Amino acid sequence: MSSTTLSEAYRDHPLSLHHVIPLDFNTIPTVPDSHLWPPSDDDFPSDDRLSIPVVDLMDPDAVKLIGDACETWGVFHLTGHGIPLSLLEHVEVEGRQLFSLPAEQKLKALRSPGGATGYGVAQISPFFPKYMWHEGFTIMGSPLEQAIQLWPDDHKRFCDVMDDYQKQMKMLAEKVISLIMRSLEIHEEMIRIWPEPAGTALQLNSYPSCPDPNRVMGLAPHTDSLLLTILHQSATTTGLQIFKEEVGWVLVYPIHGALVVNVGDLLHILSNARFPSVLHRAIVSQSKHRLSVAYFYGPPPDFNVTPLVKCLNSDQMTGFLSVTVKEYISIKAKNLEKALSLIRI
Ligand SMILES: C=C1C[C@]23C[C@H]1CC[C@H]2[C@@]12CCC[C@@](C)(C(=O)O1)[C@H]2[C@@H]3C(=O)O
Ligand SMILES: O=C(O)CCC(=O)C(=O)O
Ligand SMILES: [Fe+2]
Repeated sequence: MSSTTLSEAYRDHPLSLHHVIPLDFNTIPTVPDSHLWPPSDDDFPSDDRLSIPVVDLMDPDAVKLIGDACETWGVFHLTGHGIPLSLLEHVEVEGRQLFSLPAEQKLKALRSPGGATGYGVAQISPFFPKYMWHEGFTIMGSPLEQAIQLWPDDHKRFCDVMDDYQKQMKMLAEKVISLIMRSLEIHEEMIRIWPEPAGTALQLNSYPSCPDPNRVMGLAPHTDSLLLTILHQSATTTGLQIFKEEVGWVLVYPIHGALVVNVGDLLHILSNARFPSVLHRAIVSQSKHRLSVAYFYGPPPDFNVTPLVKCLNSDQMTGFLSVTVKEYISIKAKNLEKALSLIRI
């Protein structure tokens, strides 16, 4: 089997907006027209007391709790995950340090036209008529190449923290996926259905404070493409919202030390649509700079994704065409939210 890396898979689909660079948010006194979003009609306030489930990984019932959370919400808070609090703090400190660099310094690590990694606007930006109040930094594997540009003599700590974080997140993602598989009654020996190396990415998201937060968008509504996303959101301010049918946008309040896990498109496919790939977005604050760190986990790019036999209905009908991860990335890069419906049977 030929082995494509995830960054190669993304490199095949360069952003048509690669020349667009994030604003210098620190110096801008008012929101420019390019960043003013029209009010949307699904913005009615939803029930404030509603919140996503919390699952403790150490709970003896974790398999059932995670399975239920994936089925009813597609997203949950995860506690008892074993990731040291100090590592979560370090990744946030390093992220804040990166985004607080002067704009011209950050541009030295600008994502290149054909590249998938580095500093820049969100990859989904070309699909929206307005720009987001957001800057991102994408890492696939080692961040060394970009970190050297940012800090020629002082990049070791940043790289070490990002490497350590990705290692720990990979183990956690695999643990969570094995529990999800068990919730689908897939036996231990059948759980590892794809080979190494997994396709993974780490995204640092920065949402500067905004003079007019209600008229901008932090990160536009989207679903994540891979199997599973594990998100650490800074506890200093809220921002993440998920869309729940018949309810509307539900705020995901940060729980100190907990991580947010959400189902992505590939897990929606594997589960034959039993688990929803949850639509989510980020809003911004007037006074606080918000940071989030998202880890994306999926099978290797050449792996064929097709609904698990255990998830087929009694008539054995599969709901999706079989696609490789790479093919799905390509369909998504061209069609964004229509991607899943294009492969539905
Ligand atoms: C492995 C991934 C997953 C990516 C693309 C690539 C690297 C960056 C990820 C994000 C991060 C921000 C939201 C998103 C929607 C985006 O625009 O870039 C994500 C996207 C996806 O889940 O599709
Ligand atoms: O900042 C957040 O809370 C959401 C980030 C996100 O959805 C992503 O990186 O895919
Ligand atoms: Fe996301």
